[in-house]
Formats: sequence, structure tokens, C-alpha cells
Amino acid sequence: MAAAGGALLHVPEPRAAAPRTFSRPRPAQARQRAAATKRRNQASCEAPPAKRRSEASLPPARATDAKENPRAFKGKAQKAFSPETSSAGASDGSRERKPGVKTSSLFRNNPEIPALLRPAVKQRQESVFTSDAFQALDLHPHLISTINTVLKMSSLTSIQKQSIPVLLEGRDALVRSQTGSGKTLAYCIPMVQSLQAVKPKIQRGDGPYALILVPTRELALQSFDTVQKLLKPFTWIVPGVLMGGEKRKSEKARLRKGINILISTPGRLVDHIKSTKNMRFCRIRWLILDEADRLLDLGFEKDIALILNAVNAERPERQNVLLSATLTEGVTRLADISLHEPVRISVLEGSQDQMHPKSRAILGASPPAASSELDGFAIPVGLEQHVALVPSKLRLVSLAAFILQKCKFEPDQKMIVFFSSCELVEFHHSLFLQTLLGGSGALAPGRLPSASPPLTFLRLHGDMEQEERTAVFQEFSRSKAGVLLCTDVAARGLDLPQVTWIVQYTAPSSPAEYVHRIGRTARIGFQGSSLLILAPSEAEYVNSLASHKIKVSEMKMEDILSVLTRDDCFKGRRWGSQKCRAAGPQEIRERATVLQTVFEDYVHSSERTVSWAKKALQSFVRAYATYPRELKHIFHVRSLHLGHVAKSFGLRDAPKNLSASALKKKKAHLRRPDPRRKTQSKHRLAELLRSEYSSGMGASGAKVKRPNKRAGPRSAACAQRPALAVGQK
Ligand SMILES: Nc1ncnc2c1ncn2[C@@H]1O[C@H](COP(=O)(O)OP(=O)(O)OP(=O)(O)O)[C@@H](O)[C@H]1O
Repeated sequence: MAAAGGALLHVPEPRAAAPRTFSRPRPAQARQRAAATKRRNQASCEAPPAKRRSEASLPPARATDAKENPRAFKGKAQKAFSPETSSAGASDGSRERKPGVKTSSLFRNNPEIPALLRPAVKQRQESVFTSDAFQALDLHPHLISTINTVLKMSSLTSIQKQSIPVLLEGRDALVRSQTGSGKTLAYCIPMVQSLQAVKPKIQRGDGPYALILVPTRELALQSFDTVQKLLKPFTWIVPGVLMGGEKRKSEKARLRKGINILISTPGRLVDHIKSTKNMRFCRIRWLILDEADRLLDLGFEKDIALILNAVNAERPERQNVLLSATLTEGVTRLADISLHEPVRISVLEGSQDQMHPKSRAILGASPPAASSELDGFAIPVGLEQHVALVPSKLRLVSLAAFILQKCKFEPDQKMIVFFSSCELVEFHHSLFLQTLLGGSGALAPGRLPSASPPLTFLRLHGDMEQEERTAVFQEFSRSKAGVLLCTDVAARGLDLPQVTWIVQYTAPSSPAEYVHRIGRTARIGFQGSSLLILAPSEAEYVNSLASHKIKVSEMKMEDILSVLTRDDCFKGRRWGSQKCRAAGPQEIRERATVLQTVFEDYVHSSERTVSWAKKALQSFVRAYATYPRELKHIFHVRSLHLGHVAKSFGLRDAPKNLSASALKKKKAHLRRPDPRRKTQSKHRLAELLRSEYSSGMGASGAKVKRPNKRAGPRSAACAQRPALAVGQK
């Protein structure tokens, strides 16, 4: 640690002296800037420091160091950890403890962290609760007492107050309200109220009276649970779930016996429409599309079209409800096709939608959503959103430090961390179990503060067996604290109680996805917080969020890392004998290096673990290559410095030829859904419906080709999130 003694961390200059505001560059400007930055960087990289030179031998598609520099803020950025002032490699605990191991410094050659000047944003607000009691509604007294005693709810939420009377009148509705505002009961209560009143009484053998389509299995189970509770006094009505993962044979047997309220994922229902004789829709009175935008994102359009056709063929007269927390173009287009003279219900404050629903009834084909609705999202008032700019090399230690800070050093914290693929979830889950919980490659077995509660890690993604998925979902729902690492399989609709923190370790591919992910906290009027971790080159994403009325405040990486000074298990040798000293930036840096070294030592402990980390890195690069076109100027795979990114997988060097092979795969079948393709699919969906009717096709849908599993839009969406590819079918 020779040079460390004199190496002082460069303390950032006051922000006031800094840079210009974010202005979202138009693609052409961005390209010009990128080119200029590239030229400058090429010039400045001609004589890289010794370590950089070895990294520069990596494949050319991988960017130079400087490409990670923020293109929009060049020249104005502040330095967080300055390469010049940190003769740093020498200060790394890693080198000190493992003299033979060649490992680059965490704090050298990082891109500058731009100052984040956030544009003024006035977020949209919706009030969650009303003072109205359920008794005020015209409901069966047993239903009211079930809501009060079984569900333990007394007041209506705003969206329930608006929706339930409209749905009780028998109208179709397009319901939009923020995450965690009680949309499930907004349709379940009127549905149960109407079905319990059917005369003669519904019989099990009658088959489905209501069909609820949801995008994921977990959501299917959750909705089933709610329906089942509401049906307690009405035992003659039988609910059931079809969701894949279960043997078709046993599902067929249950269908044969009879299910009156059928909750299903679209893919599985289509399978049964095609292969199960007892699949009848002649009594359907309710068709509900929940989490409509997610249904579309996952490429379920054709499945939904087929289902609509099948139901229309047997029972065209029915009530249709479409629900979503975000009103995207896709949702309004699906509403056009599936709803009949719908009432649009929304509780945005200060918007026209606050009017009484009846006065807002839209007759005839509903027009596209007002642009204001498409531009902004309502975020729960109790949700505090943060963003941290973290250079690629420091991502892993920053994530680990943040998890420790919240879930180890603070009581009763429940956190969900989102990743872009199953491989990433698996990798981080195993790595954290092995290193942070005292596994074989552990940081310091048993040395994490013993007084604090045990840290628990769970994982959820679609490559898991359904049984395990369900068990994890239930365990995390019940637990008071812990960390759930997951893909977007958990982003929508899931109601996991008392989640206090949402961390987005990989940025979402759309603002709607962002809103749904953070919506797993601060539900139903509670408080919650979120953290989005971005690389310095991705800082402009904050502007992109602001343009959708999403406001984030900055959390400093140094503050995240400073938690490592709270426990001596991260102590480097240098500070060994010094007790109770104030934590300075140098100490923070050394402790972060100790933690990084633990990760690297574990990853490099065997060939198997190295290849496992490489696979995870490859999966990260692939997912990165699938950001939609409109975000490519922020998230472009060429902006990644693979040597630095590799470090965040505990790898000491970037694997050779990684970018080339990853991109090749991406070309084959890894594209994120492109909104422009969605616009085309609007016509596709409408055409599909029209053509099937005009061809006189019946409900069988025999002429409808199943989407090509390899190349169809659904597979594209699934490839982006392999979790769901396997999960849904
Ligand atoms: N009237 C109410 N009083 C108290 N709690 C309620 C009420 N209505 C719903 N809840 C609870 O609020 C939570 C969120 O409800 P729900 O999952 O239906 O929200 P949502 O609007 O569908 O959210 P998302 O858009 O994320 O799917 C659930 O735990 C539910 O039990």
C-alpha cells in the first residue's frame, strides 16, 4: 500500500460551480457529440496508463474508457474519484493482500461523474383513499361484511369509488390509476356482486361466467386469492386458475368439473381453447384484462385476439373491463378493440378525469388517450425516488453496500432489486449468498454485525420451476425483511406487502416499466423509496424520466459506499489498529476495495465460477443491446467499457470476444419490443380480429397461426426477459 498514504481522494467541487443543465439531445445532436467525444477520447487514449493498455487489447466493439464519459456533459463534469489524484492502485487492499494477483484499481480510470441538474418536474398526483365506506355501495350485505371482516377494509379507494358504481351499472370500462391503488377490488367487487345475484343460481358445471386475463402466474395466483376471499359467503360460485407450470391434464380435469370465475394467463388459455373440449364460453358475462399494458408488452396480442374471437363467437354480449396503471398507446388501442362504449375512469388530480365517471362516458369507439395522459405517469405520493451515478467498475460494490446499509444496518427493511435477465439474478443471488452471508468465499464468515438481523436473499425469475416461484413469492410476501433479486417477472401487479426499497440495478426499457417497478413499494398510501443505479454515461436518462413527469433526486455513490465504514469486516490492514476514527474518503475507498476483492477472489476461485460470471456478463451485454431505439443514444452497447463492466461481475479482465458473440445473438432474436412495431401491431391486431370474423371462423381459432416461438413478437419480449419466456407457457 505504498502510495496510499499520500493519496487523498479528490473531493468533488461544490455543485453550484458545475455544469449546464441536462438538455435531452436530439438523436442527431447526440450522434455529433458522441462522434466528437469519440475523436477526443481516441486522442486522449493514445497513451493510456499501463493498466489501460492491457485493457485496450480487448475487441474493438468494446468502447474506450472515455466512451463511458457522459456525452452530454463533457467538459463540465465534476470528478468524484480523480484518477490523477489517486495514485490509487497502490492503495487497494486487494493488492496488499494478494500480491500475486493482478487486479486493476476500482478507483482509477473511471469516467467523470456528471453533475446532475434535474429539470423542474411537477409530478402528477392521485389521492388514494376516500372517506366513503363500502356500506355506501349497493352491495349484498354479506359481501360488505366479507370486505370488512375478511379483507379488513373499511374505506373505498378513489379508483374503487369511481369504478364500482359504473361497473355495477353494466358498463364497459377502461380503468387507469396508479400502482397499488386497489384496482383488483375495483373489478372483483362488482363482478362478485353481479354473479351472486344470477338467477337461477350459478352451478359449478355451468362453466365460466367471468374470465380474468393477467400477464403472469404470480398475478394469477394473487387475483385468485382475492376472488376466493370475496366468494366466502357465496360458496356455489367456484373460482379457478389456469397458469401453466401445472400439468395440463389436471387443469383439464378441473375445467371438466367446472370453473365459474376463470383466472388465466393468455398463453395457457389459448392452449386450452385449442385442445380442451370442455372449454366453453357461452355463459361469459365478464371479461377482464388486468395489467393490460404488460399483456401487450409480453407480446400476448395474438393470444388475446384469439381469446376475444373465441369468446365473441359464443357470447358477444358481455361486460368488458381493461385495467392498467399506465395508459400507453398500446392500452388505448387494446381498449378500442376489446371494449364497447367504455367509460374511462381515472383519478388524476386536476385532470378532466376527476369528473364524475358518468359525465365522462365516451360513447362509440373511444378516441386515443389524451396526450397529457400519455406524457405523464402518476407516482404514489409516498414514494421517494433516487438515482445514483456509479461508474461501471463500482456497480457491484455499490449495490452490495446499499443492500447492507438498508437491510443489514437498518431494521425491518424489505427490498426488491431488479435485473435485466434470469442469469443476472442467479449470478448475484449466488454471489451474495457466498460472500455476504459467510459462504465458502465469504467476506468474513460470521463477521457481519451479529447484533443486526440476519440478511436474507431470495430470487424470482421465470427460469425457475413454478413450485419454487410460488414458494418464493409467498415467502417474500410473508417476510418482514429481506432482499428479493428478480427480473421484471415481479414488476407488474404483484402486491408484496411492506416493501420499503426498490432498486433498479439495470435501467428499465421504458418509463412505464420504471413506474411499474417502483410501484411495488409505497402501495395503498404507504411510504417507500426507490433507487435507480445508472452509469455516468447514462445520466441523461434522468431527463427522459423528467419528460414523463417523473422526478428523482440524487444519491451520492460516496454516501452509499460510506456504510462500509460501519463495520470492521471491511477494514483494510492499513486501518487495522485505528479505532473510532472518522471515516474519510480514503478509508471508504479502501473498504470498497476489500469488498470488491472478496467478490473477485470468489469468482476466481475456480474455472466454474469464472465461466459462470462470464455468462452473467454476456447476458448483461445482450440485454443492454436490446434497449429500444429511442433510448439507444443513452444505452448503447458500444458505450460499455467491457473491462469496467467485467469488474462488476467480479472478473479481473473482460472476456475476449464477448461483445461480438453477444451482439450476434442479439441480432438473431433479442430485440426489445419497439414502439413503432407496436403501432404496426395495432393494425395487425385489428386485422386479425376482422379477418377471423370475416372468414367465418368459429371459436376454435384453428386458422390462427401460433406466433413463431423463435421469431414472434412474444419471443422477442421474452428474450429480453427470458424469465417470462419459459414462465408463461
Ligand atoms: N379499500 C381498500 N382499503 C385498504 N386496502 C386496500 C383497499 N383496496 C385494496 N387494498 C389493498 O391495497 C393493495 C394494492 O391493491 P391492488 O394490488 O389491487 O393495487 P393495484 O392498483 O392493482 O396495483 P398495481 O397497478 O401495482 O397492480 C392490496 O394489498 C389490497 O389488498
